[in-house]
Amino acid sequence: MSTHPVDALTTLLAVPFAKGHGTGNDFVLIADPAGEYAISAEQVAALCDRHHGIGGDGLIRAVRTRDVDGAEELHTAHPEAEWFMDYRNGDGSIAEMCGNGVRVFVHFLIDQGLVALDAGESLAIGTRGGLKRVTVSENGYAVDMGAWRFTFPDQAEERALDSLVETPGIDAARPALSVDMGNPHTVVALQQRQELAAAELHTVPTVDPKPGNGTNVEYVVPAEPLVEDGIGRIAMRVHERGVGETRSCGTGACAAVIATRHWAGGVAADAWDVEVPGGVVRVRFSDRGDGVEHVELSGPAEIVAHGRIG
Ligand SMILES: N[C@@H](CCC[C@H](N)C(=O)O)C(=O)O
Repeated sequence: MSTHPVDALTTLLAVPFAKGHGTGNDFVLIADPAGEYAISAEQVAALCDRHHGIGGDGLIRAVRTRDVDGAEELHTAHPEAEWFMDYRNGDGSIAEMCGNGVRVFVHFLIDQGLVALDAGESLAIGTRGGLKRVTVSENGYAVDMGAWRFTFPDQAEERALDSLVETPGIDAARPALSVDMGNPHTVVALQQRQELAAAELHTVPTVDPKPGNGTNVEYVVPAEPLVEDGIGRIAMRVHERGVGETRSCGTGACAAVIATRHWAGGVAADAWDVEVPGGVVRVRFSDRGDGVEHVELSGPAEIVAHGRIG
């Protein structure tokens, strides 16, 4: 029996879609320039189902910011952000932000002829996590993710670790640090690659204390040496809220680098390469003159197929 009956999709029959990914974090993409598709959580889950649907870690709808309920303030403050990334996790839940997704989103807008961008040019995108500027870069697209913060700031500063995480495949509860990238993350420090490989990430890890709206959990092993030729390097796997294990998580890579830099104290690298099962993404820190440290995520984005639902 199908988990998600095809009936769930009757209102979307013949709607065009594309399939895309960024370092293996894959998405079903739907262009909705007239703001006419109300896609339910059940429909998202049916489309993202890998056995009975198209398959994806999430669904992204490209809609005009002016047509999104709840985005009125963003639209007024940033009228240049014509397009809004309506991001949903594979289980149908809403997430504030997706770092790989926003790169693939811009690539999709270009693929659909909805925008044109040359190398070095930028586009402002509306998201539930606020405005993001995406620039065509050498390795694909670079996203200014804006500011970050520790979820439990007092504890983070005192102890550099604020939660305990229990994970099948890892012998004991491990200390972790929670970082807010617009969406929630909890980063677990591991010592060995073998431990990273042994973690069973299909089930939801137990995090205590847990950020209020749940969390994405990143497992990190530093490279040795941690910094080489001025570039920091870490390996990461992730369990994503609303999905399970994915092959990459862009906001998670940013959180993992922020936690690693915090633990290492005084590490001079401004650029970090994060190796994930689906490839490598780069995270950079920069001062953009507005008094907050910005995080930039860059990496590839691909469209691999076009089709119609039904
Ligand atoms: N894969 C994404 C993050 C997607 C949202 C996440 N599952 C959440 O619920 O916060 C990324 O690349 O950042």
